[in-house]
Amino acid sequence: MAHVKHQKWWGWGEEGVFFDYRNKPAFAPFVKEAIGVSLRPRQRDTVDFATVQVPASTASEDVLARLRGISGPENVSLDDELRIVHWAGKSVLELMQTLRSDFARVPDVVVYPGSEDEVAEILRTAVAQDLVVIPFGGGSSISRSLQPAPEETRCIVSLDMGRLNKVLEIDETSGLATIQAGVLGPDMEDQLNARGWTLGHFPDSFAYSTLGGWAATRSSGMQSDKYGDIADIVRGLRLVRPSGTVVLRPLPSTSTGPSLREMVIGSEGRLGVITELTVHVHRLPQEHEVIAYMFPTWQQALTAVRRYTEAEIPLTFARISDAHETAFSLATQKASTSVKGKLAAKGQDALWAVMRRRGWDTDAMCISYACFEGSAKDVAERKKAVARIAKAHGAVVLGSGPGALYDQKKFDTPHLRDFLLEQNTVGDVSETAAPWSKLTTVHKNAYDAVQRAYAQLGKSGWIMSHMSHSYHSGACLYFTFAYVFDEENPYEEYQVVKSAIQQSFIDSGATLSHHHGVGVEHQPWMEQDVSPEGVALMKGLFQVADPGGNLNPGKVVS
Ligand SMILES: Cc1cc2nc3c(=O)[nH]c(=O)nc-3n(C[C@H](O)[C@H](O)[C@H](O)COP(=O)(O)OP(=O)(O)OC[C@H]3O[C@@H](n4cnc5c(N)ncnc54)[C@H](O)[C@@H]3O)c2cc1C
Repeated sequence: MAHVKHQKWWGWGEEGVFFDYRNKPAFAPFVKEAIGVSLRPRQRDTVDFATVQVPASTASEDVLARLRGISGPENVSLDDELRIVHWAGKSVLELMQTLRSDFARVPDVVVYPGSEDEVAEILRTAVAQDLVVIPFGGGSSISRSLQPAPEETRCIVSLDMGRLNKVLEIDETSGLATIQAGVLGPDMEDQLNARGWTLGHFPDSFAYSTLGGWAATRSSGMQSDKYGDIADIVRGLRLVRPSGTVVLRPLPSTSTGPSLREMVIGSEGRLGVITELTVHVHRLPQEHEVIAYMFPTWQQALTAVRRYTEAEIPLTFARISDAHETAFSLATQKASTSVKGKLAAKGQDALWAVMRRRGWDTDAMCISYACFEGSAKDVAERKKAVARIAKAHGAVVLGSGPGALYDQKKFDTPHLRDFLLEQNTVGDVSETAAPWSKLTTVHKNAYDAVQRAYAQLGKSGWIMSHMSHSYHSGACLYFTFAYVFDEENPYEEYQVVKSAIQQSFIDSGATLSHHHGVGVEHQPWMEQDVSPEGVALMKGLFQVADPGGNLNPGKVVS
């Protein structure tokens, strides 16, 4: 079988890697206060696959013979565990469905093509045999853009791009790299870094998502302030369709009609399969430093970050945790075991005392981070400029210690969701973007909407948020919510909470998603987001591009 890395079938990441709260002494009391749950130590190290009931494959011998003829028998699999790995992404709803064997429909066969020609041949076969093809990158979708429609009766092929994982070429003069779409984040960065380059695209899902998946979902990485969103990074691409291949050459800019490149970015497999992309790459920075700041209030922090943008200070990222998320971050700090760590903890206590003497409400404080990259001189100048603005808005500069800590643990948090599910607790996210002038309202309205949803369900839940991804005209707000779910009725009550927050985004002038795409999860708000006429135009495009509905049907709009 193809040597392609996969995540656990039942959760986030690889087997053997977990969230552990026992070395974080403040975490259990924090959770008890926030949502009333008394944490139990983790019992689930893995889940026995024998506990799962997998629907039988409906792939016919004829279809299997054709697929084996194209990619080789060793790259075509009917294995039940692989079919479950490929049946969905990693949204909390999908994780719940997986753990409960709630599979309406799963891929009948998984194919690992080894070349663009094979992809083209598979798509032609799909149209001729009326199969459904769902391209699969890292399987980290959080908007249900991989799940087959429950009512699908045709044979479903999951097209895993994992063998197409090479950096093919670097044009060092132009800062462009041509890369195969199925490469996972770390494998791609290893290949680029070895030659002194980086893409600079680091979504929280970096370790388990692919370049092609990022493009197909309009992804954004945590360093997008400097490197851009994937839509800015991708300059050229190859999109294989049953009828031929769309080739978009890597041009710095072009005025050749409406942008086909933009049309493919975010298409979630509905227009064809992206096999290759040419992307902006950057020289590895000489210096990379993250500095932490503590602001007395959310409003002061938000104004300060807007001022960094107005002052056009080149930052790699700027991020603010609101008061709730700041409390959460402090609760997930590890116990200090080293002398240095114990001194730092004492230093933190002393700092809190100073803040209280200054009249700060320590429950309203917001931690913020800014990342600086470049030469030592550039970094020093930019740090000074940011510190000046931050202090003018009341901040205390905490320095690089907490900043480095943020940098180290930035990819750990997704494991927390699996741990919480074991405690009958949903921990999930919704994110949006809005103009600067609306961010305060969007933030407040999302809090109010979630609290109303919790009240409707008769439960007390948690919400927290951060601001990240700054643009000239606005920024992204990212909300995390958590509550104890009802075992009898988990999906309906999830929809109550999720819908409340999504609707509040739209009603407050924000988008329904900044970087998680649409999939199935976000579709109910598409008309409100891009107008009914906009949705009609998209439907028309997909109808003409894929009249038989063979390419990941039902995603984005249906
Ligand atoms: C814990 C967690 C954290 C996350 N953090 C971020 C974040 O910080 N930023 C962010 O942007 N997203 C984030 N996401 C969402 C997710 O990682 C992104 O949507 C990512 O871009 C998906 O990439 P993938 O390779 O895993 O694609 P998949 O999940 O495998 O597929 C996603 C969609 O793209 C299509 N697709 C995949 N590859 C191709 C291809 N080659 N050609 C055509 N279509 C294709 C699939 O059919 C599907 O519709 C997060 C998700 C989770 C669960």
